[in-house]
Amino acid sequence: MIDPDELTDKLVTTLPDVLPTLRWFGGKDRPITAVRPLRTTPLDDDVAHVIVEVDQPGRTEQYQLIISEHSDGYDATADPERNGLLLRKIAAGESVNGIRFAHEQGVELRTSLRGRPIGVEQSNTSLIYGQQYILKVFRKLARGENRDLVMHRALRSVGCEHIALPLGSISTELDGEPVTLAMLQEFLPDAVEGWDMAKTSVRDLMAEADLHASEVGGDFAGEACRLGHAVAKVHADLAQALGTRIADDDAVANAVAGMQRRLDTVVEAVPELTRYEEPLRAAFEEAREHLGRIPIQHIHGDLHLGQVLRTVHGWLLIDFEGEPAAGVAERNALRSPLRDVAGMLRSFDYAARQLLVGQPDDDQLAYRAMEWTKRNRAAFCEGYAEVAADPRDNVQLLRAFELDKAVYEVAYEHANRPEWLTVPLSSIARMTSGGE
Ligand SMILES: Nc1ncnc2c1ncn2[C@@H]1O[C@H](COP(=O)(O)OP(=O)(O)O)[C@@H](O)[C@H]1O
Ligand SMILES: O=P(O)(O)O[C@H]1O[C@H](CO)[C@@H](O[C@H]2O[C@H](CO)[C@@H](O)[C@H](O)[C@H]2O)[C@H](O)[C@H]1O
Repeated sequence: MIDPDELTDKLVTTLPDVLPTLRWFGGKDRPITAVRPLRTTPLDDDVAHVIVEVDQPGRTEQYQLIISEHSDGYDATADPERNGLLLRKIAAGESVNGIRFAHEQGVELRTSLRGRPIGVEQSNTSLIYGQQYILKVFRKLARGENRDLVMHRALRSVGCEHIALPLGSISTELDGEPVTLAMLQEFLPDAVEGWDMAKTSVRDLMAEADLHASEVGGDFAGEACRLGHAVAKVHADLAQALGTRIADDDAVANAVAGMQRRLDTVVEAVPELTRYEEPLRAAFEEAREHLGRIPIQHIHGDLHLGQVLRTVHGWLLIDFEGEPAAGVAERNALRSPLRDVAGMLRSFDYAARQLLVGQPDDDQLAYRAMEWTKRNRAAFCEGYAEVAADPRDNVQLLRAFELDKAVYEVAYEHANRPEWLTVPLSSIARMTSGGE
């Protein structure tokens, strides 16, 4: 039987060295000055749920661990002998010491399954149970109900066909505020990421020097069109479930100020962006007159080809948490759905250009990358226009949102993949010099 006090003592001494070695730990950029276990909850004889507070210079954050002394590296989430207990408790709707395990209304779960970690680079830990369920355990804890869960519930309530169904959750309260610890969803074993499909299509095109994008085997335009249709449907479903309103003066001012503020921060961090600062500011200012009177609503918030899955039944959108760098208020603000469209259009550009990263300049390949991008961006907009207004009808706004996303990407690449910085920078160069 776990002794919570003994475990707590052990964690205080070992975690400062162990945390930086864990893939999901988000604080690898600064030393750890202290680790304080806030709450230790035995879940059964040898598994405990632990919430720790981690002090680092300039920040204090809370993380959750699920620990067993008998599991490799003490991590019970990765232990198939022990991680089944999370699913069983969700199915039973148990509550343990303020931790609520709950299934969604009307959902019946199979309880005999063991979990296996999904094995991708993640800041969370996702476990797949059998071929049926996926449990995303949020490692860094945030106050308030998790946005991914809230959006999934809303979309489910209106019968949205383009999401993986939410099945359950684990939650608690910290200092009187709700905190989502994990979300259980339907797992689609046949799902392929849009990003992988798009990359394959681009590679096929590059391999056939004398064929056009429309002629090669891996043409993606049909899928891009269906994806546009699916994204527009999800927007319509979010509007139906959570409402929509017309942007007033405050919403317009906030939107422009948000884009200018982001530019301030990124220009300071990434000097390569400075030469485009003036035309970027002008594009954001120009957006002001097009932002008034447009409908705003809840949107996905971080839409790109890595957030969409192709299944035998069509396209699904996943991960409605919003941009990792954005604050809670920004993620939950009502915004134009054109922002998601812009995110996806940027992603087509990324898919085409990633093959050119680190390669010597080759005009022919660059031309063909552009051909792929144009074809698939157009197809996506056509699919979107089957359900809602054609995004290309609002070209200035779309351009401003694309540029704003590209500025975000400059910061993201600078921090995470410096060799990819040229991808958003070259798009900004092209778009601010009059190119498409
Ligand atoms: N319901 C699902 N069915 C099948 N695969 C999924 C499902 N949800 C997520 N995945 C896979 O897991 C990966 C990570 O999921 P995601 O929600 O984006 O987590 P994170 O935000 O931590 O990156 C996805 O890119 C996808 O390949
Ligand atoms: O971790 P998330 O999926 O929430 O998103 C972050 O990481 C993405 C990279 O994985 C980043 O997306 C950028 O690169 C993608 C290709 O790897 C490309 O498809 C996207 O268009 C591009 O924005 C995303 O911006 C970031 O929030």
